Amino acid sequence: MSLKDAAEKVREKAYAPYSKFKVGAAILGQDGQVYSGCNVENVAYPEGTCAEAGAIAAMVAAGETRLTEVYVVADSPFPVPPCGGCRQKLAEFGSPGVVVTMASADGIEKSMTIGELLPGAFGAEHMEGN
Ligand SMILES: O=c1ccn([C@H]2C[C@H](O)[C@@H](CO)O2)c(=O)[nH]1
Ligand SMILES: [Zn+2]
Repeated sequence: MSLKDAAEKVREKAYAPYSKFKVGAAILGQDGQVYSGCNVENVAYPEGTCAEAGAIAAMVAAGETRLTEVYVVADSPFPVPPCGGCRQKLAEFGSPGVVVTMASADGIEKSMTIGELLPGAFGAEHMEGN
C-alpha cells in the first residue's frame, strides 16, 4: 500500500472527540515497510498523542529505527505541518533530507524536508563530551 493510501486509511481510525481534527500519518521504514498511526486524544488534553508519534511507535515496535519518507493527512482546507514535538521526533529517526509530504483532505499536497521543518535541530552532537 502507498504511503498516501496508508495515511488516509489510518486517519479514519483517529480518536479525536475533543478537537474533531482527525490526522493520519504513514512512514516508510528503511526496511521497506509502511507504518501508520493516528492521533489519539484524551479527556486530560495534554495526554493526547499525535498521528506521527503513533506511526513512529509502530515502526520502532517492529524493530526498525530509520525512516525514509513521511506522509501526513488531515481534514483541513490546506496541508497541515507536523507540530514542533513531532518535528523533533521525526528528526530522531530520519535524516535532514527525508521528505515529509503534508496533505489536505481534498488532496492538496506540500512537501518539505525534515531539515526544513526543523532547522538548527538539537542533536546528539550537542552532547558530545558529556
Ligand atoms: O501534525 C499534527 C498536528 C496535529 N495533530 C493532532 C493533535 C490533536 O489530536 C489534534 C489537534 O491538534 O491534531 C496530529 O496528530 N498531527
Ligand atoms: Zn505532533
